[in-house]
Amino acid sequence: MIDSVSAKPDDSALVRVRGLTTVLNGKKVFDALDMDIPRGKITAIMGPSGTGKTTLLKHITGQMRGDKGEVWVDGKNVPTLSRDKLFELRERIGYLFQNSALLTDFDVFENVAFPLRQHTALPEVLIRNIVLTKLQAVGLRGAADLMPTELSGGMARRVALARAIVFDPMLILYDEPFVGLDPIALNQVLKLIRTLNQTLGITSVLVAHELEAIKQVADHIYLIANGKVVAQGDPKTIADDGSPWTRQFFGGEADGPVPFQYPAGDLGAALGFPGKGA
Ligand SMILES: Nc1ncnc2c1ncn2[C@@H]1O[C@H](COP(=O)(O)OP(=O)(O)OP(=O)(O)O)[C@@H](O)[C@H]1O
Repeated sequence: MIDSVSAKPDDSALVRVRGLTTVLNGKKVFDALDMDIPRGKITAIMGPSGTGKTTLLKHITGQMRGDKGEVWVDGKNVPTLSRDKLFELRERIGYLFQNSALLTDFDVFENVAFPLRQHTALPEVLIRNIVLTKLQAVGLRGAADLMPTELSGGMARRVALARAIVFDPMLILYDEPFVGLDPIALNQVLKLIRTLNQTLGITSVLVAHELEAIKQVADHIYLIANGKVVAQGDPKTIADDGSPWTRQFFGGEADGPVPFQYPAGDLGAALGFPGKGA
């Protein structure tokens, strides 16, 4: 299935997708998709709803496999990894998902400590150092003793982010990190994404719909539709590219390459009117 000779690991890209083809429920979600995600940068993946953005993140973590193609992460072709190697790789990837819920019975400190307690046998003093350092990084060291019910939505998202970085990941995947946040909280999360990327040198992949936020933070944007990359570039270039895809997507036009109408049969027939020539 995999031609390991054709795609040599490339140091400049932390994630390298080649010829990825994935069919789900008879629908070709990816159609020979190619994509490079550069190290140490923030890459945004955008596209119409249902276009496969979350599915792509799941290919990167090996939670899903394509029918064909290669997904290289840090020089390893994910679909070919053994279970053990896959777990090793996943420990180096942080996730912040929209539904990254906190454990309601634990305080903020224990929520962040949770992965460390689950996956390591580190002494308490070290766990404490790591947790407080991560909470400091998201500006919430002072909230260590609060319970999740005492946090605002934005604070909860930041605690989840502190938890996502406890293992000092090389890569963070953000899936819809801004959903449900007010403008202040959104800006705080945005600032954090940038700061973590710069100060820790983490590579960041961001799936989101908020174009203005993306423009502020992303180094590179991929627009995917119909299983392929239909436009890419830095925020300025892509906004000016003028293709029907970018016009519809970034201009918010209701109709365009993505049709307004979901495919359906003849309306007259559906309403019981006689067809033409009847
Ligand atoms: N496990 C699965 N089994 C079958 N089909 C799936 C599965 N996961 C996703 N799909 C389908 O794959 C397509 C892409 O879904 P995905 O959630 O990746 O899209 P998305 O671009 O993230 O959408 P949104 O922007 O709405 O979150 C959809 O048609 C979805 O129904």
